[in-house]
Amino acid sequence: ICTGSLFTSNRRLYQFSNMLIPVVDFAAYKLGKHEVSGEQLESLSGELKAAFTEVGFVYLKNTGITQQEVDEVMNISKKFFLQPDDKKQPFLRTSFANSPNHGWLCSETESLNPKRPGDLKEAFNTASLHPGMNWPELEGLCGFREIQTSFFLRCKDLCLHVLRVMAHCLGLEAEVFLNAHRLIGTEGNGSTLRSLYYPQVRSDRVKEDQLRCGEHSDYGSITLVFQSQEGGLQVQTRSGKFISAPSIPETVLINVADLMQRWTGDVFLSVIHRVLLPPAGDTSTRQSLAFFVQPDDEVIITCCDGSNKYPPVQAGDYLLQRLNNSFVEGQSISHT
Ligand SMILES: O=C(O)CCC(=O)C(=O)O
Ligand SMILES: [Fe+2]
Repeated sequence: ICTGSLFTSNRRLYQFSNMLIPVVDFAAYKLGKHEVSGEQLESLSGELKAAFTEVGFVYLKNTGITQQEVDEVMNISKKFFLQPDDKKQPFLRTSFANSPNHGWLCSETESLNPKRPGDLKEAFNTASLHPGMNWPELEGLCGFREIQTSFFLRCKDLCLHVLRVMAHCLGLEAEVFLNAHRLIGTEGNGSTLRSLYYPQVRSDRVKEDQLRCGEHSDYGSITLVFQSQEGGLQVQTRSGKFISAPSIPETVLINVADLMQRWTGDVFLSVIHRVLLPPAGDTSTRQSLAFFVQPDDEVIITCCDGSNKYPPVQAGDYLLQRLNNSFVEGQSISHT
């Protein structure tokens, strides 16, 4: 009985905090639908606008991306991560000349909050779909390239639908955002699919203040997030309090990132989030997939309301600067 009531009360808390991040039904403009009626666009943009101006995060359901697709990417990614480091070393991030952000990040090399020790996570960034790239092709990993690439393209399609609705939210022509995201998946755009693996945490080895992922906001226009069932992701509210953003199966969690906040003169909010360590003694691992949407490198971001709230900035330069601020020494990248 005791456990039961504890569970119930935990569960209530969970649902309560969860209510702050709205769940929006995207069926009217899901993948495969090339058109959306004026009425449906109106209703979707009303819901997204409320979420992005008040919370900065939204769960979308009925996007057309299925749980099965997500599981497939997580499963093949996990096989990669579970290999010994020397097998992953050839794919190290910064070792690909034409796409320095592409590849594997080993644990504790990135601190998304530079005041904390390195994040307790590993990741694989798919930042280039160029046919000349070298991909992991080890035993049991067949299909790694195909699976990451096709999921990248699914996320690309979905983000274009979302960006169209976001322009509508602000009374702007759809092209305002879409024209700035024409090169996703090519050399002129930094959008990246990041597959994340949070290994078991050994409490005797954790450094002071270390987290799975330190407090940060994302850099680009928007981010699509898919999480495994283990919790940990928290989002800061306007009052400064952190609330949980648990995985909700069959949904995509979408958040506004910093360039989008700048672009909209602070109308859409890019909010701080983090991933906590599991409770002491909890040996579970965690996975997530983040599709970081970035405007084309050459695009100059100015406030879309015509104000001078922020000086113009070139999207590619901005990304590079932000990336370099969160890596430990020796992991800096520069223009190619
Ligand atoms: O793992 C997650 O759920 C989110 C990770 C994240 O926020 C990031 O990598 O930017
Ligand atoms: Fe993030």
